[in-house]
Amino acid sequence: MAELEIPDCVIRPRGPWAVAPQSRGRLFAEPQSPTRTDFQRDRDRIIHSTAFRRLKHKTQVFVAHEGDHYRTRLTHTIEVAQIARSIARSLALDEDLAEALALAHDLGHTPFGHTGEDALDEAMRAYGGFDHNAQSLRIVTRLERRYAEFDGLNLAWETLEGLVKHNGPLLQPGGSPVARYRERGIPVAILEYQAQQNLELESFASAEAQAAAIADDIAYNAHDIDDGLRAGLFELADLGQVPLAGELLAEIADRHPELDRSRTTHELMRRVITRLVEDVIGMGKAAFTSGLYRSSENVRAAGKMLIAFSPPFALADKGIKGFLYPNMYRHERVMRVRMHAAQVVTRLFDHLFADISQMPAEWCEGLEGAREDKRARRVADYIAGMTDTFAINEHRRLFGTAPDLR
Ligand SMILES: Nc1nc2c(ncn2[C@H]2C[C@H](O)[C@@H](COP(=O)(O)OP(=O)(O)OP(=O)(O)O)O2)c(=O)[nH]1
Repeated sequence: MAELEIPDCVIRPRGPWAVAPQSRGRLFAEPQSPTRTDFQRDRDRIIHSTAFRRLKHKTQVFVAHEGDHYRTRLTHTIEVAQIARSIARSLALDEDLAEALALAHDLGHTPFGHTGEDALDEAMRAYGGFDHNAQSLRIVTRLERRYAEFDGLNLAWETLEGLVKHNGPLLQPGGSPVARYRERGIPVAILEYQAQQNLELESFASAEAQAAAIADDIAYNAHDIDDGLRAGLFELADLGQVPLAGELLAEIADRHPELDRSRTTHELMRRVITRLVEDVIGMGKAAFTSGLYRSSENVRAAGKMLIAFSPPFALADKGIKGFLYPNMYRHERVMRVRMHAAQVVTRLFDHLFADISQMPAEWCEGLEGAREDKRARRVADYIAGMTDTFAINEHRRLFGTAPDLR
């Protein structure tokens, strides 16, 4: 491994539980940057990728044309990165790795968010299915094709490990898949990469990856309440009984009895984020001052997430999600758009799979006479990379009409 040449001042103070400033390595060996750590470099590669820029036109919950102030996958990602960095800095973790993971965690999302993912997964049922986390790995290991010497971004081992373990270990001790993958098996993209570089699928991820994963939950709990209120799917009064949100609304009303709806909403958001972040930092500090975690390896072997909500806040998190699910994600107005969006993805898949020559020439390379599963995966990669806007335009090009997404 290359000698570390970057100036000491680039390396921030870190606890022994943080990952080492120099990566275990990259699949294709590269010289050390003289100005950046491995994880700064990964963060920068992610920001300069085309997949990252496409997040700007991908749905979080609302399709882009529904309004300019709703979160997109890009603004969500930036909020996750901000929260992940706060947690990482407070806990003396590697802030750049946490940020890189936050910025990359949703790269694999299809157009139209979870709706698009479900539709593509269904279309790919006979060919290994589709999973947005596995797709993020595919993007950073092979689908970005802009470097001279390798496909993908050639990210550091720790970055790939954190990306793959966004939801925790993939295998149980003993080697069988965890519940989430029991029925369908571990996605092929992960197994293929695992064969090249052992990502240690049985262990937990680094504390940095755990910080990025919980930042995702904190960000969307808060901003989905904000977006749901903005869309008029529910009102502030409906949040009275929601754990944490109800209590914070009472606190705001007490302190600012005359505050209007818009300012009250923002005060609620900042308080929800602050309380959840402070809780997580408190849990992390308690773990790291226990003396049990003297290396990132100790963190990986802990057998549980160390960067997590305390039991009362885990209940609050569950309560917020329990409110948002029926009142937002399954609201009939959202469901109507989702149904139409799913049809767009399904129609695009069926059409392109039946006639791959409708894809750009570079996407058809090597497909002549190829097996069905290879053709299907190529079409899925092509569709998954589309933004909402591109998918709508493709629908117009192939079927002569713009889909009705109201
Ligand atoms: N989980 C889930 N989220 C949905 C659904 N519909 C809309 N959403 C929204 C809620 C959040 O803003 C966001 C959550 O998606 P993410 O991909 O960020 O997190 P999720 O926990 O589903 O997956 P991940 O942590 O990335 O493996 O999508 C749905 O049917 N299921």
